[in-house]
Amino acid sequence: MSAQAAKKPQIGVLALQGAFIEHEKMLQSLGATCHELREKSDLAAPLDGLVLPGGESTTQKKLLSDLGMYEPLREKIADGLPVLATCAGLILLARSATRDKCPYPSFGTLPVRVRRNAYGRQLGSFSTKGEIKGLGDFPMRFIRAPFIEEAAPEVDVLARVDGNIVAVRYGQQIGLAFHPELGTDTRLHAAFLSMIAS
Ligand SMILES: NC(=O)CC[C@H](N)C(=O)O
Repeated sequence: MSAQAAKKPQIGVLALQGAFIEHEKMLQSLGATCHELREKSDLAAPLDGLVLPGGESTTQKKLLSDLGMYEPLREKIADGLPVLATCAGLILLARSATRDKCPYPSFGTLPVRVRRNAYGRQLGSFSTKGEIKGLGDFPMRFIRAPFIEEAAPEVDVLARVDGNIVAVRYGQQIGLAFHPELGTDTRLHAAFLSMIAS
């Protein structure tokens, strides 16, 4: 193996349900190696970062609990494993959520309160452009998305759309209400990889 290959960031992508392949393609195009996390034994791989994809948070939380992956993953995130979470993934990270009756636990490592299905269930999908702190204008695709109703003061708000918080960073955790992996703009994934490298 060349020295360059040895240095590739190793990213675990939660692959229980949802839009995980799109994240993998984008991260691979930026030079990362992706490991699909489908069962508890997959968590043994040494990881430099973690992606929590969009999809259906209730299903994802149930599967995480049923497969015994919830607690080991929560520990890794709490111990500082860098995370990029989109949409349902943001709901999984959030400390609390409104409009969410799911009985299974979230990781709760990101001190924000999200509102699930904040734009309505059926007509809540749209595309727009918003300004992301440090990156400028960015295309944003929302699919039955949450937004962040309230963030703790120590959370860095990276973007708002119509006054609502849609992107944050807290320590090594990046939470996005929209889906950069479904577009062609790779800057957020690149920023995630540079956060890991620094
Ligand atoms: N695109 C998405 O990830 C949608 C999230 C979904 N509405 C949920 O609550 O889990």
